[in-house]
Amino acid sequence: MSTIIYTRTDEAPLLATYSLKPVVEAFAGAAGIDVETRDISLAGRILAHFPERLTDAQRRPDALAELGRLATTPEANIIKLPNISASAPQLRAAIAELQAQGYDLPDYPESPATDEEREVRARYDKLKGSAVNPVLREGNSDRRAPDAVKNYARSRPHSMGTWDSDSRTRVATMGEHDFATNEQSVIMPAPDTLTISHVAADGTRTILKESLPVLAGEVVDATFMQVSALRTFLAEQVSAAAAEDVLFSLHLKATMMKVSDPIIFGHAVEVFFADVFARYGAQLDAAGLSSSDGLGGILAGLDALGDDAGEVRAAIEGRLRELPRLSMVNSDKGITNLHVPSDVIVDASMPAMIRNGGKVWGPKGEVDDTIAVIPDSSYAGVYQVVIEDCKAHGAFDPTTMGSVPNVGLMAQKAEEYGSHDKTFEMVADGAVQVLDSAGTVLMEHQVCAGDIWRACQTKDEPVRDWVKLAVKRARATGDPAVFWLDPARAHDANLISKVEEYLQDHDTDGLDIRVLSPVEATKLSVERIREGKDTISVTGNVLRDYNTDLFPILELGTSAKMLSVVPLMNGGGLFETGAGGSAPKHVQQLQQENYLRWDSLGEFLALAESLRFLAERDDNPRARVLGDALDRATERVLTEDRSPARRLGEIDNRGSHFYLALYWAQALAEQTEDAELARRFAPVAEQLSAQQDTIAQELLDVQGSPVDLGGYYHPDEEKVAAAMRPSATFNAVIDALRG
Ligand SMILES: NC(=O)C1=CN([C@@H]2O[C@H](COP(=O)(O)OP(=O)(O)OC[C@H]3O[C@@H](n4cnc5c(N)ncnc54)[C@H](OP(=O)(O)O)[C@@H]3O)[C@@H](O)[C@H]2O)C=CC1
Ligand SMILES: O=C(O)CCC(=O)C(=O)O
Ligand SMILES: [Mg+2]
Repeated sequence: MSTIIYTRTDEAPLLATYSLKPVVEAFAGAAGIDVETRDISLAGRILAHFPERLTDAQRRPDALAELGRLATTPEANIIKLPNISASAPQLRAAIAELQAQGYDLPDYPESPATDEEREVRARYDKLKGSAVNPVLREGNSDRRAPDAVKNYARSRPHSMGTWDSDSRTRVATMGEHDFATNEQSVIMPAPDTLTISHVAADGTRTILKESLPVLAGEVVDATFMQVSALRTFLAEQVSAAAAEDVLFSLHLKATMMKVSDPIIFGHAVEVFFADVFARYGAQLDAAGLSSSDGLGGILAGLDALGDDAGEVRAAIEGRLRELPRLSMVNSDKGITNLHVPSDVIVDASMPAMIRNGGKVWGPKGEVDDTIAVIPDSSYAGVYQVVIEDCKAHGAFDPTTMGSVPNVGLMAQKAEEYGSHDKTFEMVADGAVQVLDSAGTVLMEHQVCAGDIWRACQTKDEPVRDWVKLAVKRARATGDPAVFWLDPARAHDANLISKVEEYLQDHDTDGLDIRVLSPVEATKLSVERIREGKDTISVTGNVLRDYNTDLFPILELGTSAKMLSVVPLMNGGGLFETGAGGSAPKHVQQLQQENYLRWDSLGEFLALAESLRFLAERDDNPRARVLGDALDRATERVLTEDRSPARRLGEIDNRGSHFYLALYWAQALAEQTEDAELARRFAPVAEQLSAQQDTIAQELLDVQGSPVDLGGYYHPDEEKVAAAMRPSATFNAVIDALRG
């Protein structure tokens, strides 16, 4: 029996799963394929970590650990939907929700004082940020827009804002004293165990990391962000935004860079509200209100300040009336760019701004130009190049533009994904040293208290595999493949030496393979995009993340339409769905008006790939027939406009699943490779087709009124299932097929 493992995640993709998975089970079951579910949602992961506090019925297995092991085997065939990479405020909210549902979980210890509290805190902290993807991603990343999707975007272009040549939007970045410019990097000549320690001015040595095992050929980097320079830089940008009267916006990745970026976010909050913190900083601190949780957390906790709460609130509100205007996440609700560290995530936020003519939302619901503040200069230049290009040539034209697919290095926690446990906020001035087991100092930085120091690792095997994948994609497409590596950066220089070496292992005859700095690579790629040409971007992990939102959002309107495959290094398959996230605002829309505009196209594409993978691996030709039929159905969903619309009264996520099922059944009934499958699906196709109007009407009828899901992080099974499967007629056909 072939098996597909379908992940249960969070937010919009979780809601969509309740509607789509019954269809998947029904169709796959008919081909003898089992669909199993593993819960890797934030709530599920929290529950899995506190078995001793839960009843037998409440306990959850550690599905993530299980899948992490599976991902290192050839048996893996996992469909991975986007999940919440929780910021601290999200983690606290999820804990509170579970507690209210009767799960006896401990509170998140804000300032752990006892061993027990420290242990609880450590368990919770493991769940924060990108805790899922790095565990499952035992392979490198291949993300691209399939031809059908690209053709659809060309014939039915999404809306694009217009760009004026006099737009005042620009990127501001440090360019000195930051992670990019302070970087040092070594390649390990042999396996070893490193230590990281801090040596204070008086010679006191504090071990930051006792044991950091490394393999031969591994690239190890160390760098730091000088916080005094960061704060000066931020203050300059606040002043510049005020002087130019443009919106101030900050763009970080506080989820994936879960230690460094919340700290940077906190500095931005403190600098933007400098007067408030100068006056009330000590009180806020005493009340446990931390700037790194954002303005939202501070405002919500002000009552702890007793009589002074009103005064502090007035001071914050007063500041918000002054220049510069702060960009907004939701101006109707007064949620600013500095409210929640995970609300504005650079990979999605910068492309959305560029797509919108360089404009973001302001406090009065206006749209305006912005200084987009991206403190570290490693990749900020990429966005500035795109912005300059749009100022010079206008917005991109989705009907003619080329594509920038990505081959991304990410296996085995490559690069920054592995740096959480090696990122430290300095408590004292001194030096940070990375030492080998013989005590030799491999890298050293002079730091001050408050500076953010981090190391990261990149193993050799993943680099070899990444080069191989890049050559494979270049060969398959005939397109140029550009390694986005900057010889001026220490880490990149080391990677370049490896890339040059490993390219020799492949036949690259006739291929156009180049190495360019991210800025030069962006220039080349956007120039070619405008000529309708495709250019493969071969990047490290962070640029993989950035590019696979940036280009899809410009080309396709959303990264949800991406095919996102992770060929696992040990032979299994991980099929991610799209390249975007879990779209929290879509959940709100469902709760308010029973309309889910999540587009599951990424799930459709991933499922077809997973079926073809099974066909090959398990010698299961029926799985191929199913997968190919699914692709034809997906293409019809696109061309016949059955994707979710954005507004009430039109087709939503559930409706698109109905049409997918209809077209899939029809494609199976029509195909001639597998007569039995055709016979099986002919009546299904007939029933769905005959009842099309009834089903469509049943799906439309429920729209427009609020829905109670019984929870946000841990919604009620039955309530969600009922909300997401509102057509009795459709359900009857699917359930009959499921048997
Ligand atoms: N692979 C993973 O597990 C990932 C997880 N995340 C997590 O997701 C959460 C939210 O992240 P955020 O950066 O806001 O990014 P999202 O991709 O969730 O949201 C950005 C916007 O993209 C659009 N969008 C994304 N996916 C779809 C889809 N399938 N259908 C329709 N529209 C879509 C929507 O905008 P619009 O209004 O423009 O249509 C959405 O509001 C965070 O917790 C983050 O950590 C993020 C990225 C990847
Ligand atoms: O792992 C995460 O936190 C987000 C991942 C992401 O954004 C991506 O893979 O595109
Ligand atoms: Mg991303």
